[in-house]
Amino acid sequence: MAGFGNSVVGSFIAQFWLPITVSVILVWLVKNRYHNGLNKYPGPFLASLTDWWRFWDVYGQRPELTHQKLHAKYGDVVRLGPNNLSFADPKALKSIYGLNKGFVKSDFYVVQQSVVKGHSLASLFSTTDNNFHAQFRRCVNSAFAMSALVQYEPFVDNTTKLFLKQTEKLFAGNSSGCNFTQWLQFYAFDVIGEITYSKRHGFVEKNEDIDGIVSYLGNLFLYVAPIGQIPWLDLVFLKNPIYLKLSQWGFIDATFPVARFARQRMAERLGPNLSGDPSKPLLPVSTEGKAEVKSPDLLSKFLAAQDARPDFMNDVLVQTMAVSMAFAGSETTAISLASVFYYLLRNPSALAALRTELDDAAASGLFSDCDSGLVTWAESQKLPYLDACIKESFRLHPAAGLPLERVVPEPGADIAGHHVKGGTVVGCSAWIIHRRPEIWGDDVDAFRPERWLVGADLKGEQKEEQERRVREMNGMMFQFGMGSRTCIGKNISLLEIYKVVPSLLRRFDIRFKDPSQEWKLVNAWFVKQNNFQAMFEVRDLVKPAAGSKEKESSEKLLS
Ligand code: HEM
Repeated sequence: MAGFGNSVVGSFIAQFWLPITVSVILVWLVKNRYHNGLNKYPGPFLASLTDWWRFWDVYGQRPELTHQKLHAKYGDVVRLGPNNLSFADPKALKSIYGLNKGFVKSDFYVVQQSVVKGHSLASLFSTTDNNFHAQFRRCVNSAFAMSALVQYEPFVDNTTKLFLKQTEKLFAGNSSGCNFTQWLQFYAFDVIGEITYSKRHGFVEKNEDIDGIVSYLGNLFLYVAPIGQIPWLDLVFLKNPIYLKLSQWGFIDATFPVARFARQRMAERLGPNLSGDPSKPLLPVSTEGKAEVKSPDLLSKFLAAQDARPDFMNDVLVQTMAVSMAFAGSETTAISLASVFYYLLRNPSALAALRTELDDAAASGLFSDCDSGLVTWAESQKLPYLDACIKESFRLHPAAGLPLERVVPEPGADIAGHHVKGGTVVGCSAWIIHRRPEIWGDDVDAFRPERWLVGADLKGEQKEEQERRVREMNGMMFQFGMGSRTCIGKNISLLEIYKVVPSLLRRFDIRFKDPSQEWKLVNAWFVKQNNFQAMFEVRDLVKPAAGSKEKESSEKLLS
């Protein structure tokens, strides 16, 4: 009887497979179109039917432009997928990213989990579990506090001095020019290596991509960005269970090179206690056998966090945290640095104004270092035009180029005047928020650092009004995200940027190799700039003028 039934079903399918397949697809598309009542939101028709629309858009590597056009056409809420909304209204920021709102990161972030010996590791950045995140963040937060920067500044100084020296040796007067984005990336990787492990990767010394780490990460982001639009695809490719199993059994090595570097550094620090298997203890729980570290680096702080909370902060989490530093902190910082220099070179009046500020500061004796050109963090904080240029670059070119996706908690939430059902994926992109005219003025597309300054000639109400505007602009900056998942490395990246930008400008005249050549942007989650070739000429350092006021050496380093 069962055999008879099976053969009837089999012959029915054999005869009608085409209409059956078409019907199933149609039902699926209609279901997508009306999913969660999102059909009331405008957007590309295809986007409402399938995530493949988003996939192709992101695969095209300029989704931030698509998002800008769509919001210009359709308004503040745009449907980017069957279950996905993008919000442009700054009021949405608090609703989505505000503390204790219960939104969790979407599966886009799961695709970003690194793989070590066949194990996928949820990091502080990529976890979608808010409770786990809150505990993890509490354990490591103090390592990133503003007050901890004092301890990291010598690390940044080491790499920055070498960077200045190598820039002179390799590129000054060199007519072939310098691939500036890559050079800044080498710098950012080495700084993170030094702050994390007291050891540089060696990119700047060798002027080469050590172990292919930079290109590996670049390719990984090229993968993550489109695959993250349809996260289950990750199980077909990089996190394919067969591939992971083969890796666990040691047949293939699917370990990220950044993770390998982290494990080597930990082995150097912890010696024989390092097990090669992340599922077994990686580090000794007791402090016995731990080598002395001269000055506290991030790894020593993560190990201290483990000592304080051994029940939570296991060996794997220590390693994951160390890996995240390179993963989340290098490309982002390099992109932000490249955009500062790019916008300065494209806007000669701004560059001239910044040079004047730096030269005047040097002549007045502000800078303690008159040999290498290195600027301290404390000194950089007395340069308002520098601050304005950096903020304006962050505004025009935020590193993250996609909406920071979150899942609306049950039973739904009100977002900027819209009730959105639980389970819907929502997000805001800094590329949209940072170009809202009601916050930044009508010239949002122009690089105008002056918008961040309160004119010394302003008085009374005018001054108060401008101060209020600057406060509002600061409050809406979204380049580091917002709320409980805001960038933990923000202070470290600011330390790097506020030091290396003025240091390079003191030491070198920098110009485009070919001013008629535009850079080429590639949005692979982070919006990287290619084709940015620069030329360097050594500049005489401006010395303190005779009789300039003595440097106030007793000033506090950090406010
Ligand atoms: C200019 C440089 C940087 C930019 C623009 C940047 C941007 C961001 C953004 C937008 C987020 C939030 C992502 C989201 O909500 O989806 C984030 C998170 C994070 N960033 Fe950064 N970042 C920078 C530098 C760094 C550095 C130097 C480090 C490490 C030393 C770092 C480590 C992290 C980590 C671990 C998270 C996850 C935090 C959490 O979820 O608790 N970042 N970053």
